Amino acid sequence: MNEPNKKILEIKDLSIFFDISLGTVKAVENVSFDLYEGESLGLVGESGCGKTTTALTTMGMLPDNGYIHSGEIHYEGKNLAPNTEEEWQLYRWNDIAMVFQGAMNALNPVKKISFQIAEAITLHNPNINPNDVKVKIKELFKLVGLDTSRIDNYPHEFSGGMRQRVMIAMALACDPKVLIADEPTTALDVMVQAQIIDLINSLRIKLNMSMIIITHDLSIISETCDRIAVMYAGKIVEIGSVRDIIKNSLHPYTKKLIAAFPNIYGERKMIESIPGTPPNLLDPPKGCRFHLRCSEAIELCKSIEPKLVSFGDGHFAACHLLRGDANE
Ligand SMILES: Nc1ncnc2c1ncn2[C@@H]1O[C@H](COP(=O)(O)OP(=O)(O)OP(=O)(O)O)[C@@H](O)[C@H]1O
Repeated sequence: MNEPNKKILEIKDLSIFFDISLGTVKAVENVSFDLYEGESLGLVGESGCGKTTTALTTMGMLPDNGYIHSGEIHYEGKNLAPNTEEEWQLYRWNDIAMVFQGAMNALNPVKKISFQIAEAITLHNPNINPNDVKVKIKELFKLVGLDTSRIDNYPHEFSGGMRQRVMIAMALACDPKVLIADEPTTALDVMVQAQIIDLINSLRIKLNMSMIIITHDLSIISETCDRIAVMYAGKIVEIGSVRDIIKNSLHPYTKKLIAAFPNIYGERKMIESIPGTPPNLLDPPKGCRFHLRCSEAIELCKSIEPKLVSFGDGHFAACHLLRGDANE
């Protein structure tokens, strides 16, 4: 990709909590990362580590029991975190859009695809005339590689991959600058997954969009992203270029995550599962949140939380066993 330059999104020290009857779920704590113009950032980690919560917050779409406890979300320099719902509506879909997890199965089965895309277009352009809507639907169909003669089909007449293309088209309806894709290939067969990944890559280049791709599948990340942020139990434990994270990972959790994934190109190795389960975020463990599952943990890991430290070239990791370079 082109050398990234201007920051479009800056997440600063973001903590997001949910109130439930048993207490407060600390779903995301002190998460910081930047997204540059035209860049694709992968957010990876096991189920429940806070990926979707981070994304929903960036869209101003937390469920009622969720809230930003502290931190900032800067979009093109403006902090959106204190936004009211009315203020969020100015940014949501127009500037930052999202393809939700499993959304392709949420299309209304009794409404034509054209009707459903038209709704997405007119929501933010209420004065647009019907002819222009039709032109825009056809443009979006072409953009995502769908046959424009099928705009008036119903969802059941489309395959899973085609429905996912429709969801991407709907997210692009207002020409956003940032697209968040949450598990965009889940529930698709391998060949269709590859086509959707190709589509995402080509759209990013064609539209010079910035993207956040959320997945637990490292092979998707390595094909679509420039950088990877690895989350564990509500925290970023490592962040860096795809090459640094995949080939030179530093954090014991990232190493385990990579070892848990089959590599069809490299040498044949046994896949290792990560022992144990992630902690309950109602009462996260003291110290490093990974220490209970880490075979290398030392006494310090049980009491003091490690900070993200730099290892050069934008590669950061948070682990007491590592010695960073304090110069960056
Ligand atoms: N509405 C809610 N109320 C209470 N807790 C919630 C709510 N939504 C999410 N959580 C909790 O927040 C934490 C982070 O969840 P989140 O869905 O963001 O994780 P994730 O990494 O996206 O997982 P997945 O890959 O399964 O989507 C989890 O502990 C989850 O149980």
